[in-house]
Amino acid sequence: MAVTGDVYNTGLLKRIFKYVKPYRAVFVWSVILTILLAAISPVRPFLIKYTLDHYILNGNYDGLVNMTMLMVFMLVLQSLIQYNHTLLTNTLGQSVIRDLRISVFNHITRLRLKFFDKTPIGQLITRTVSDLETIADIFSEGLISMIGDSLQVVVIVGVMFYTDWELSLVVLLPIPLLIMATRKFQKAIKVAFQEIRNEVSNLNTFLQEHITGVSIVQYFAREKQEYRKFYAINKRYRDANIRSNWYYSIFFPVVELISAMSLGLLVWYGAKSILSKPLDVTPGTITQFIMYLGMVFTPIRQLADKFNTLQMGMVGAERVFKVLDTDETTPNNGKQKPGKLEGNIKFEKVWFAYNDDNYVLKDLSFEVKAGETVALVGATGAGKSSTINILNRFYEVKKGDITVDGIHIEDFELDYLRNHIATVLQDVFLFSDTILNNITLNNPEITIEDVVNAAKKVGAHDFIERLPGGYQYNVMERGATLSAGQAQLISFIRALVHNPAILVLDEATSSVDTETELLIQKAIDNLMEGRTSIVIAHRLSTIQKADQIIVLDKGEIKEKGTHQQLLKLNGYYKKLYDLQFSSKGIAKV
Ligand SMILES: Nc1ncnc2c1ncn2[C@@H]1O[C@H](COP(=O)(O)OP(=O)(O)OP(=O)(O)O)[C@@H](O)[C@H]1O
Repeated sequence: MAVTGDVYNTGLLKRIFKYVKPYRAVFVWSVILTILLAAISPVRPFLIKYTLDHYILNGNYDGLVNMTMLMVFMLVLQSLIQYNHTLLTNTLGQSVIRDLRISVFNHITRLRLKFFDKTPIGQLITRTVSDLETIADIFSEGLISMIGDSLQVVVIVGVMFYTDWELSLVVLLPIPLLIMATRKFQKAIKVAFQEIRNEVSNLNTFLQEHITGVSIVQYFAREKQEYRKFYAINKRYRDANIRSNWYYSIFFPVVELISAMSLGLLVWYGAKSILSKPLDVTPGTITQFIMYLGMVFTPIRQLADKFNTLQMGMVGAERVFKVLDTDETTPNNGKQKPGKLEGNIKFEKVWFAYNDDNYVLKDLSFEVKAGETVALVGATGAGKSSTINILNRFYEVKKGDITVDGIHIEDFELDYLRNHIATVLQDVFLFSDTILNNITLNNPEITIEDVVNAAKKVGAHDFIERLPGGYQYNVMERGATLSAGQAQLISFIRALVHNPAILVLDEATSSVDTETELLIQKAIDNLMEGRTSIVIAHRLSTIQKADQIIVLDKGEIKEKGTHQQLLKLNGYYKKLYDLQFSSKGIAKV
């Protein structure tokens, strides 16, 4: 993704500051402490000059003690301010990104599947973790510190000119050189940082995909090839980092060189003045100026760095806001939420395409009466999954109407519609959480009794009870510690406790042992009982029991009817049936 985040992009800054609003007081205090730190910075060198010229050179011991105490007090004060300043700016940065992270997560979970079809998950993780961290740095290391550093430079240069304008002019002569070097550095490092951000995103995407798909890599013994790919991405990331460090390794010595020039000028001019009588410049002033030089050069050098931190933060913010601006949520303008949903489903001349006019469903019309079961069958790519994905509005139809109980699906409140359609997919997804939470999905209205009853109904209670901790058993990532059949049964309980009027089921094709197969068949029967079901059927038993079979071919309905009717037709279904079903009754495809 091209990144153009610009420090001068006031629109972007304004947007970031919207998130600062709740922490206005913290922000204001941070700025006040920054100003205070800048204002008191010239005091210590001034006190040293005064002590040297008036007490040390004159041998005034009492004055020396008083001044030392004053300096210790100033140091303690400065440390206290610094401590609170660091604490406040960090709190501000972290609070802002916590809120932003919540917004991003909320937004992502509402985006429609189409968005995820084209956005790598690793990229989204980069947005919500590392890109957001760069925004926190705007506050902890960027913007507020920049205000402080600029102020410090202005105040110190002012005090220098006030103390001795001629000496100031001489020692600050190399400053234009420093400004030129800084500008060049900023430009180069901006590009280098953008490269780093892009490479981090690539690295995360690659890692996420390859750790998730590690079994495929191992099944096909592709470790070496994947290693090579990873090596290349890793190398690009390393090179981008080295490039940015290279700019630093040049910039810092250049700044040192320029500051040495200033110091040289100071020593030359100061010594010349001390040697000439009467004394123009006192030893105290020279000591004071040596300290001031450090206090001018260091912030100018740091300004370049902080400017880049700010720049990185802006790039990060631009990427994060881009996700927030993705307007690919499912429109939710419907208001209908009837007290009871019967579950009469009607597809009328439905056309659907994932991309433009490349229709994968063409002129689909069928009806499922409340409580009936419809089995969708067809070769791979015929459009079965697409049909179920448009019913719960994961994707929007292009033409035609889908109604439930005579109400257009778009006229339902979206949550209501989805709460009344339970979808059980082939690939069961289980979260790293307890079995109980995986079933209830943290819905507080579902009680443990509901869960146990549903588990008994699908015949899974016994196996869950046998797990260590029973319903509190912690499922490892994506259910890795459960068998495919057990995971299926848990997904059935999940659907059952949500008590949907409509059940959408994509039957798993993965083979399980005969005992589990019987258990699953029984569970499916229980699941479908008393509700309207649309099933992508892979089991002969499901197909035989279905009230209606819809045979899809290349997105069109080829045949419709019961199993017996369609067999009698001796047409497409018969061929498909002969081709697909083994004696075991599970589809081969
Ligand atoms: N997210 C997507 N984006 C673009 N095209 C898609 C997407 N999902 C499916 N398709 C295409 O839509 C067509 C229908 O696919 P669909 O998944 O509905 O078929 P299916 O009958 O469920 O197949 P299978 O039995 O293999 O699951 C296919 O040509 C497929 O390539």
